[in-house]
Amino acid sequence: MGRLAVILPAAGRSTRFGDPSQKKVYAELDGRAVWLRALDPFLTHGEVEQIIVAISPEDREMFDRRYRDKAAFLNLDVIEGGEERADTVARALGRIPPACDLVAIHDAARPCLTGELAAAVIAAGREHGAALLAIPVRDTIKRDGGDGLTTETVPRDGLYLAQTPQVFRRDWLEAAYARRDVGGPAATDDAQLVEAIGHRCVLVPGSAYNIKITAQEDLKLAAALLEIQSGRDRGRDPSPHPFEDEPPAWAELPKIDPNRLFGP
Ligand SMILES: Nc1ccn([C@@H]2O[C@H](COP(=O)(O)OP(=O)(O)OP(=O)(O)O)[C@@H](O)[C@H]2O)c(=O)n1
Ligand SMILES: C[C@](O)(CO)[C@H](O)COP(=O)(O)O
Repeated sequence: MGRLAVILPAAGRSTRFGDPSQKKVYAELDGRAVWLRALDPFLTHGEVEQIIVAISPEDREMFDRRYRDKAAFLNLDVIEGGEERADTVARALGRIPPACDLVAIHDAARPCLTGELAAAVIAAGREHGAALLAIPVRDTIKRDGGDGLTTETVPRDGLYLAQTPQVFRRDWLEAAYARRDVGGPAATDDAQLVEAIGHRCVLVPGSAYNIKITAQEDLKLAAALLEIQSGRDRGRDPSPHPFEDEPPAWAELPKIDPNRLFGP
């Protein structure tokens, strides 16, 4: 069995965070930077061969000054990201070691991921070729007519909020990025590109605790969630899985035969 490469996109501009003094991935969360907390579950996962952290070119000097020793100790491959999140991932794909046949991509802005959730989505990605953490939409969804007034209520049945990690067979992910329309609308996650070349992705039960730091208030929420998680077994996700009372449908999917060639 091949090894796992982890890509940690950390090269965003943090425009929605609203703190000109620092990017959200470098904000401190209970004494440690957000990006380092996002990394934690992968540091103890037995299949990880290489972790690739993609930072913004403008952050390079600060990053080296503040984190060079830690990055060296953790044997991180630190590269510079691109304009859009997908450009960042595309650059990281070129750094994946030959030993890796599976790739996990996890937002550096998601610091509350547990080891249990990371292991679950990695296992599903290994088994089915493409998997992501996701939670079902629980609120009613409205569409805005551009003037702050509703135009419709969007049926929420079957709708999920995608999270990360997203885990893919390396060949599928590379084929998806090779077919990416660089000039077209930016893909906001990686599963979208893998779906576009004909692979359906397994929806693995995520957690409402696996939040993405986007605005300032998310940092306070993340601190509270980490407190809850550290108060219980950090290895288990304390939030009830959306499918707690029944196994997720993907558990019954046929296993992928790694020798079968799929798609393009
Ligand atoms: N060109 C980019 C854009 C985003 N990201 C990363 O992708 C994750 C999710 O992106 P998002 O939450 O949108 O981060 P930002 O782009 O920084 O946020 P904003 O849209 O508010 O600027 C983050 O870890 C971010 O650092 C990246 O590596 N490269
Ligand atoms: C990848 C992601 O976290 C899945 O929900 C999300 O699409 C990132 O979007 P962003 O606008 O780059 O934060």
